[in-house]
Parts: sequence; structure tokens; C-alpha cells
Amino acid sequence: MTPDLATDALDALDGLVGDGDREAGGNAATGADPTATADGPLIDVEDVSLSYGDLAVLSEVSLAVESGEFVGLVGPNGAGKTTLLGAINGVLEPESGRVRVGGERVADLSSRAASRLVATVPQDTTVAFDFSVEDIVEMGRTPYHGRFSGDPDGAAAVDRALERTGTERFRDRSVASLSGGERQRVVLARALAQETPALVLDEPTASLDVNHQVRTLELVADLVDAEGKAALAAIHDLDLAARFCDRLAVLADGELLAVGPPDEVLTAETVGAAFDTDAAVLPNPVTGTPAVTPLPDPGELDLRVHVVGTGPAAARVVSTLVSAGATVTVGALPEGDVAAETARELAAEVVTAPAFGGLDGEPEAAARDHLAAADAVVAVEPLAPSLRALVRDREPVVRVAADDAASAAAELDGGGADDRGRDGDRRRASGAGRGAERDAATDDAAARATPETVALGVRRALDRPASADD
Ligand SMILES: Nc1ncnc2c1ncn2[C@@H]1O[C@H](COP(=O)(O)OP(=O)(O)OP(=O)(O)O)[C@@H](O)[C@H]1O
Repeated sequence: MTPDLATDALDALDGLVGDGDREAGGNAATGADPTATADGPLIDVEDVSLSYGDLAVLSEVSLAVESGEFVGLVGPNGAGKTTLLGAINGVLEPESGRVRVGGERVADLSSRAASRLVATVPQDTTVAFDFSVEDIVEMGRTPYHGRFSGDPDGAAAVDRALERTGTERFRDRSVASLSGGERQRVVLARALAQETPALVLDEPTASLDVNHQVRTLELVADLVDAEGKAALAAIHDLDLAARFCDRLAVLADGELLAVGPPDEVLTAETVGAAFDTDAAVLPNPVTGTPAVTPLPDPGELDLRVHVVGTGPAAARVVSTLVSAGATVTVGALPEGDVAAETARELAAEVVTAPAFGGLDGEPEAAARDHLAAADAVVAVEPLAPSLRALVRDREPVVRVAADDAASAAAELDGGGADDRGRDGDRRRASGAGRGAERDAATDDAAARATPETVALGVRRALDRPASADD
């Protein structure tokens, strides 16, 4: 590939890798040493504000990324993530504040010098020209092409980058023939070939399948660990960001709301404030890192509902009822049960009792108080004997089968588990005189029987005139 072609292609690729021409008009800092060790963080953003015309996008943002650190930049669409990354790689110049990489002020560097310090994986990986994969990855070496000298390390760097990203088998293919996900990995390879101490990535997993999402973030985390790079990546998937990043920075409306370790930053409160949604944040049972579940807008189920049961099915019922707008109490159930943790996360009141210890004393009394105060009770079957005894006198309004939710779970109560069934439901529904619409809805609830139908079941059961059960 000729240098001119490379330059054209780089322009096509957002001008994110510098070319020699810009250096010609450069300044004293042009000769920045990419391995320069500087006191302080490798990426250092200080009080940066940036606008597009009248639109203020970043407002006094300060963020530091150390060598050996992988920081995830999370936040809603339009928060200013891409803009902040652009200020770091020198594509955008801040109105005020400073960005230093490796101790060098990026705004003072030529494009070529900046490109030896920061490599970028852009959000848009479309390539205007039809180059081979190898050509694209070689473009990462452009900042090292001297006017009169070659790039002795180039071939090895390209090989290494292709190998690390699992793209060597595409080496001779035209980049235009690759899928979006394959192309994204090639663009990551180009950034790796650039061999910079800092790496900024704009949604590097956006078009990757789940396997490659994990592999890509693993690779970035490994590079950061093994080579002491500083990486900052805008990532939309909060769970993945929490899993692979050392710290997260939450950007909303151009301001950093929180910066810190994922389990400190990803709280329901911060997620709620940044994304304007209610969310449950619980530890992922496999990785232990925070898992964020945005909740639907609260409904208007203006009822107090007590849930008896344990495990993930009870957790889903609690979350469904809270989302439906109910005031939820839960218990008794063992401390550490996922339903107890979910309920606490959603601000529902929880009664806990020792596991395997039977139910008596204070927990039993507290659970009975909640049962008595509830407008409706949901029992998540199968219940342990002590819980079965607890609800015996209370006649649960809705029963949900945890083991076979798809076939028979939500039931409008009227006779308990033994006389559940479509016919019974239909008979009761018809008796309520609600007509065909109600019949269809009831059949639907019995057939789908997901936890989402529980709220519907509670509503209907309480709404049902007495004659409907007769
Ligand atoms: N070149 C531009 N000219 C004018 N406005 C722009 C320009 N680029 C971005 N914006 C606006 O600046 C704001 C921040 O955009 P930015 O792309 O930085 O957000 P983001 O957090 O990366 O969003 P997303 O998650 O959707 O990629 C948005 O309101 C966007 O419309």
C-alpha cells in the first residue's frame, strides 16, 4: 500500500490515526515519546468543557485513567461519551480544560504524535475504500512511517494484532466482504497495531455476538494488565462493563455522576439518575459483578401484596408486583435467598428466618402480621411445609408454580392448587359476567402463566365479585 493511499484511507476512517502531513505543521511537542513515563495518570482529563456550536456537551469533566487500568465509560445515548473520547484522542479540541496523555497535552501535539500515544476504536467501522484486512491493520502503523525510513517493527506488530484479535484468517480478504462484527475486530486489530500506551474504544462490542463481546473485552482487559496500557471504553452493556472494567465512569448530560469500582458505582440510585429509569441491581450469580435490570414504569396496582416463597421464581414475582405498583412484603425466607435480596433491592419489606430451622418466634409473628395486613397473598409453589402452614389460614389469592410456570402457574384463587384449571377459571370468569373479553384474558393468563401474569391475577382476583366464586 502506498503512503498516499494509507493517508486517504485514514481520512476515511475518521482521521483517527495521524498522518505525516499534519506533523509538518506541528510544533515542539511533535516528537513526543510514546513510551514517555509521566508523573500522574496516563490519561488525564481535567475540567474539560466542549460544545458543538450552541450545544454544550461536556461540562467540566475530569477523569483519570492510570496505566494498567481499564475504565468503562457508561451513560445514556447523547450523554457525551463519544465527544469525551474525541477530546482524549485529539480529534476534538476542548473549549476549556486540559487533556494530557502520557504527560503530553494532546491539543499541543501533531496528529502523528497524538497517534503514537492514543489509538482509537471508533463506533462507526465503515470503511469507504475496499482495502484488504491486512492493509487496514497496517494503517495502524502510519504514525511510525518516517519520511525516509521504513517501519522495521511494523510487520511483527501487524501479525501480533491480527493474531490477538482472531482476524488473521481474514488477512487477505477485502474488508468490505466482512460482517459488521468481523470488521469491528479488524478495526480493533488496527488500534492494537498502533502500539500506543493509551487506548480509547467507542462501543467496541456494539455489533459483536455474545461470545465475541466477552472475548473482546477480555482481550482489552488482558492488554491493560499485561502491557500496562490505559484503556477507556464507552460501553452500553452495563453488565459487561461491570464484569471487565476496573472502574466505571457514569456520564449523563455531559457531567460525570460517579466514578469508581463497578459495585460502588452501579447502584439503583446512580443508574436511575443517569438513565432515568428504575432499576434493580443484584450480583450476577455467575460472575458476582453487578447485574442491572431496568424495570418497567411503575403500574398502578395500588395494593399491598405479601409474597410467600423462595428462589428466582419468587424474586421474579416480587419484581413484577413492584413494577406493577404494589406495596410488596415478602417472607419468611432464608437470609441470602435471591428473593430476599431482590426484595431489598426493590425496597420491599422482607422477613427472614434461619434456613432449615422451621418457622417460629419473631419471624413467624412478623410474617403473620404482613399476611394479615396484605390485600392479597401470592404463594410461589412448591412451598416448604412451614410456609405451607403459614398460608393455610390465609387462602392465597394467587398461586404460582415455580417449577412449571409455563404450563399451569398463575391461578385466580378460589379453591387452591387442587382445583386449578382452565375450566374453573373460565367458569368463574364467566360467572363474573365480564363477557368474552374477560374469558379470553383469563385463558391467556392460565396458559401463559408467567410471573408477569401474577399482577394481572391479583388485580382480577380482588376485582371479582363474590358471586363469581359461587
Ligand atoms: N458533530 C456534532 N455536531 C453537533 N452536535 C453533535 C455532534 N456530535 C455529537 N453531537 C451531539 O452531542 C451530544 C453528545 O453526543 P455524543 O455522540 O458524544 O454522545 P454519546 O454519549 O456518545 O451517545 P451514544 O451513546 O448515542 O453514542 C448529542 O446530543 C449529539 O447529538
